[in-house]
Amino acid sequence: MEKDKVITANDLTKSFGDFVAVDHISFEVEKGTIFGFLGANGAGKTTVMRMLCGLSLPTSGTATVAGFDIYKQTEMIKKSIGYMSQKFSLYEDLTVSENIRFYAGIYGLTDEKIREKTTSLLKQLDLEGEEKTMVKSLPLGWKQKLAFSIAIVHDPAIVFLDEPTGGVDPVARREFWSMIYDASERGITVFVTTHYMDEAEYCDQVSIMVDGRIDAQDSPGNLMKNYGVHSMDEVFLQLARKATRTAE
Ligand SMILES: Nc1ncnc2c1ncn2[C@@H]1O[C@H](COP(=O)(O)OP(=O)(O)OP(=O)(O)O)[C@@H](O)[C@H]1O
Repeated sequence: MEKDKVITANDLTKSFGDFVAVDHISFEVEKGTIFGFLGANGAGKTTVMRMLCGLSLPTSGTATVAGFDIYKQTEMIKKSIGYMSQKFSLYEDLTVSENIRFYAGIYGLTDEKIREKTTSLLKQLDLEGEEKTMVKSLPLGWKQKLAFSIAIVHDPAIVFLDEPTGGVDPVARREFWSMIYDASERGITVFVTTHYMDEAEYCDQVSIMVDGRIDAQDSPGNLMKNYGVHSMDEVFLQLARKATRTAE
């Protein structure tokens, strides 16, 4: 693996028939950073994420994730990453601790490690005493935090978060981001898509997709400086205005 680059993509392309959803994109992500992946609906973010997670093969181009090739080493990639989608995958009819046990078991943690992790997660999430609570009765913000904790229960090199904070209030989003910072401090690289521009400002690096291409990539501070504006919202609006693609 190129030193400290946990993701490298070169000319990555994905077509569905004649439609080029992701159009020759190239970028790199450094270890331990929080990398924000922005774009309007339909820009191609989820398609990129699915290729990087080894869930969908590119049409052309190359990429490595945690040093593994996205064409040939998808099983190794799946072991090295965590993934949390918009409709995260907690089992609503299982309790909090059953969900932790279930996913930690899939990730191959030993019983002892699962017990340790369960105790520390419940403490970290302020869910002590709620281990037997059915997940369906938790507020959405707590479900999101639990889903994130579970996505990194096996200490992956990278965690992919696809719009992880949709539908909750700013306080819950703040709390969620504090967990993202903790993970990043532990050396976990965070690749996150979001529609919230305040969240884009929390990222170390931001990449903005427009119609399948990456139109800008830099730190939020540099992007705002280069576009002569004072918020990521304004940067995003300037770029998104050019988009011709509309969402489904
Ligand atoms: N399996 C598929 N077959 C055909 N077209 C697809 C397929 N998957 C995605 N697309 C198209 O590719 C484009 C990019 O979709 P994608 O879901 O990656 O966008 P996105 O940036 O993640 O958008 P959103 O923010 O709405 O999730 C869209 O126009 C979408 O309709």
